[in-house]
Amino acid sequence: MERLAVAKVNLGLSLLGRRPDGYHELHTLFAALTFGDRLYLEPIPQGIEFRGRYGKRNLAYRAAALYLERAGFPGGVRIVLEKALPEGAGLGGGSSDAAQVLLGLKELYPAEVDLFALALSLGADVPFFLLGGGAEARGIGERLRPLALPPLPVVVFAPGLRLPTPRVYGEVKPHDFAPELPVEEILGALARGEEPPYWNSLEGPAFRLYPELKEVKARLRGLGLKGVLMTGSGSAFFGLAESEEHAEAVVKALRHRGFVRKGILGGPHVPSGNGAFPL
Ligand SMILES: C[C@](O)(CO)[C@H](O)COP(=O)(O)OP(=O)(O)OC[C@H]1O[C@@H](n2ccc(N)nc2=O)[C@H](O)[C@@H]1O
Ligand SMILES: Nc1ncnc2c1ncn2[C@@H]1O[C@H](COP(=O)(O)OP(=O)(O)OP(=O)(O)O)[C@@H](O)[C@H]1O
Repeated sequence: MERLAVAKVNLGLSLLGRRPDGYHELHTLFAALTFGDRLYLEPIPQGIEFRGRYGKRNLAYRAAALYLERAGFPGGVRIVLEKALPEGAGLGGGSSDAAQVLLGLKELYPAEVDLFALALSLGADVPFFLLGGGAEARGIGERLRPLALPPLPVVVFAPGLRLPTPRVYGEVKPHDFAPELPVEEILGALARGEEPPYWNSLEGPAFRLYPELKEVKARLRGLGLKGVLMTGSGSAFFGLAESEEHAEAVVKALRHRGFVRKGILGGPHVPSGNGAFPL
C-alpha cells in the first residue's frame, strides 16, 4: 500500500497564552498541501520492519508500534519511508508520516482503536493529518473544526535551517501573545485573492533566534507572493501565488537557495471516518 503524507502550512497561528502544562494555547488554521513524503506499507506476519532515518525514534515507527499494540498485535508491518519534506521546517513532515501510518494500519488491520487519541499522543500536529484538507484548530492543535479552503496556488520555501519546535516555543515571551485569528476575514481574503489579515505569533521568537529569517520573508514578498508567513515553528515560509505560472516563476527564482515546492492549498481530504474532532 502506498500513501502520500502531505505537508501542512498554518494560515495564521496565534498564541493566546501559556497553559499550566507548559504547552501554549493556540488558535490556527491548518491547510494540507498537495506534496509530501511517500510511505509504503505491507503486512508481514509479525513485528515492525522499518526503513527510514532515526529507527525506532522515527514518528512513523512509533505510530506503528502504538497502533499494533492497541489493536492487540493482529500482525506486523514493513514500512519504507521516502522523505521529501525538509525536517524541522514547520511543515509537519514527521506528524504527517505518523498519521498516514495510523490510517494505513487501520486499513490493513481494522480494530476498535481511537486513532485520534493515538495521534494526539504522538504530537500536537498529528490529529490534523487524520483529517487533511483544512481545519481551524484550538487547544494545542487537537480541537479541530474542518474548513473548506479555496484551492489556491502556494509556494513553500525552506532555507535549510532546522528549527526544533521546542526551541522556538521555549523562546516565547509574554509580548508574543496575541488575540484570536479573524477567521472569517482570513477566509474572505483568501477567496478574493487579497492579502489575508493573519499572522504567526512564532515569527517573533524565531526571528529573535535567527534574524536572517526576516530577509527570507522579505525576499518572498519581493517575488510578488501574497500572505507571506512562516509556517508552524519554522524555518519554512509560504506565500500565495497569483497563478500556477507565477508559482512556477517563483520556484525557478529560488531553486538553488533551499527547498522550494509549489502546491495547492487545501490538499487531499481524508475520508472523515476517523471519529469526531471536538473543537
Ligand atoms: C508549531 C506547530 O507545528 C503548529 O502547527 C505545533 O504547535 C507544534 O506541533 P508538534 O511539532 O507536533 O509539537 P509537539 O511535538 O507536540 O511538541 C513539541 C514541543 O513544542 C512545544 N509546544 C507544542 C505545541 C504547543 N501548542 N505548545 C507548545 O509549547 C512543547 O514544548 C512541546 O514539547
Ligand atoms: N518521520 C519523520 N520525519 C521527519 N522528522 C522526524 C520523523 N520522525 C522523527 N523525526 C524527528 O522529529 C523532528 C521534527 O520533525 P518534523 O519534520 O515533523 O518537524 P516539522 O516539519 O517542524 O514539524 P512541525 O510543523 O510539527 O514542527 C525532526 O527534526 C526529527 O528529528
